[in-house]
Amino acid sequence: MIGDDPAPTGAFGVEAIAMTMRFGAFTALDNVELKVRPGSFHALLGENGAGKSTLVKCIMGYYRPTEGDVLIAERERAISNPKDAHALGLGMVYQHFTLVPAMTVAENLVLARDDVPAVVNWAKEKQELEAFLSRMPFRVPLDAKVSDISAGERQKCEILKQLYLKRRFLILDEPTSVLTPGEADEVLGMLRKMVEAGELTILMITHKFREVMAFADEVTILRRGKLAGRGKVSELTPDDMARMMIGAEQLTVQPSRTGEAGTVRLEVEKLVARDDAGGLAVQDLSLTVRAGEIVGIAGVSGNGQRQLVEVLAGQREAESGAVRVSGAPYSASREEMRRHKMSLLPEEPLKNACVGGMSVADNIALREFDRAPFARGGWWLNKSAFRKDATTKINRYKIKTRTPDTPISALSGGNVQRAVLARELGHDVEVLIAANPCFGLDFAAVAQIHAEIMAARNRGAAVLLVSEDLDELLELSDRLLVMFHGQLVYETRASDADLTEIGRHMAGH
Ligand SMILES: Nc1ncnc2c1ncn2[C@@H]1O[C@H](COP(=O)(O)OP(=O)(O)OP(=O)(O)O)[C@@H](O)[C@H]1O
Repeated sequence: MIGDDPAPTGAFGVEAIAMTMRFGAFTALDNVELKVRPGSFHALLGENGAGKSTLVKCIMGYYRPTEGDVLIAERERAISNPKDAHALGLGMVYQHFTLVPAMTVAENLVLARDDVPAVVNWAKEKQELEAFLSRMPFRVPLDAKVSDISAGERQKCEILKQLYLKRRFLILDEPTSVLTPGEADEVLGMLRKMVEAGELTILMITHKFREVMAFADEVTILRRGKLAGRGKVSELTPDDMARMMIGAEQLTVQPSRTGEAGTVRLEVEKLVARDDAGGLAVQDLSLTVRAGEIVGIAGVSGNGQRQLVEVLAGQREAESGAVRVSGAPYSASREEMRRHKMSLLPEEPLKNACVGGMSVADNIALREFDRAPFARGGWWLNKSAFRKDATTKINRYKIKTRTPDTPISALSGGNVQRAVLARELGHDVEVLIAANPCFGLDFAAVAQIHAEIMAARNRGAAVLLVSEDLDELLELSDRLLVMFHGQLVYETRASDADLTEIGRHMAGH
């Protein structure tokens, strides 16, 4: 039991034994075993909804498993809440940031401690922080405000915070999704060194085989709540792992690019928009997207891409400039979106494109519910018609939900994304605006979504694809633009794109 003896020091191992977690009648984890050796880098793989988050939440004390035990450094421990887990040296780093943007890095670190005194002696704390940092493999600017540092630096701070809080077993939940490939390699490489030095044990949830191959020693693979495989990374290929992840499922075949670009569908002219703080986020930006064309926008996050998409989605007022769709002025009203058959795949779909408490079926029907055949006479909702349609879409888009009536907020992140896709792409589309549509999705879902986007283009849709994933942009785009400080600074045909050149422009050179 906790309290009997102190938390282990140095790198220690964690095991989950016969973990079962039921939510009502649904079994999210079925007798799963996970063994993470001390001083190892362990990857946890599985499709969206396989049970990865549920398993780590059971270990961290966020959930009380229906059955099963957790061993920390080979001792059985009762972890009934995250505080117990922290006291035992377990920490968690999420894909989204938890630091307070308005505070400095130093303030974030010190105030995260359980034992912060009522009056903080900052001079002394800063000295101790410097001493702590000198032992760490990476440095962060202690006096900088978190809002002023890059995504890569923020993720380093999140990790440093865990180490500062003396956590020696780190669970990383898709830690690199907001980082560029370069930043990801830097952060994971540094953690790998600490693991090799015996200071740390890591369990990382990821969808990226490249990271597993480059940094992990061992891997555990879940499939539909069950243990589907495990082993040493050196003895497995990405193909082996993919097969264990998806079982007998077939990957979506990518359609090839067919047809030429037609007339201009979407036109943005000298658009100016501000961010929430009043700063200029989009400056005099002009672009066009033709029918049957995918225009990709590359850029490091925070260069105005979000505000551009928000203006096009009607979530932000433009300060000046014009947007036209098929030649007509466009102000992002629901009526215009409908008339021009526009679809939107925004970022953070649970927050931006769903009603969390409503069912999966209702969320899929959201944009359709007041149109025939779902509505008659404009007011009577034909429930059974849209339910049937939702059920078809749930199957077609392989959305893992217990029933169509389950609240959408109970779905795993990837499955929320699929539900929004089913709604936005499950009908005729003439203009599609997508922002990081594959963020957090497993490779089978990515293949499916890329195929859907390409198919929409081949059917003549004009697609504006904003993404932080260069591989995705290069695979899908016809033309590629680079956005930096609110402006488009570079344009190239994707077929002759030069990565170094794009990278240079992304960095503002
Ligand atoms: N609080 C909850 N109530 C009901 N069902 C839940 C709850 N949390 C998770 N589930 C279900 O358990 C299953 C596993 O979800 P989990 O979030 O663990 O998947 P995951 O492997 O982490 O997926 P992703 O890669 O999409 O994040 C899903 O089908 C999900 O709908």
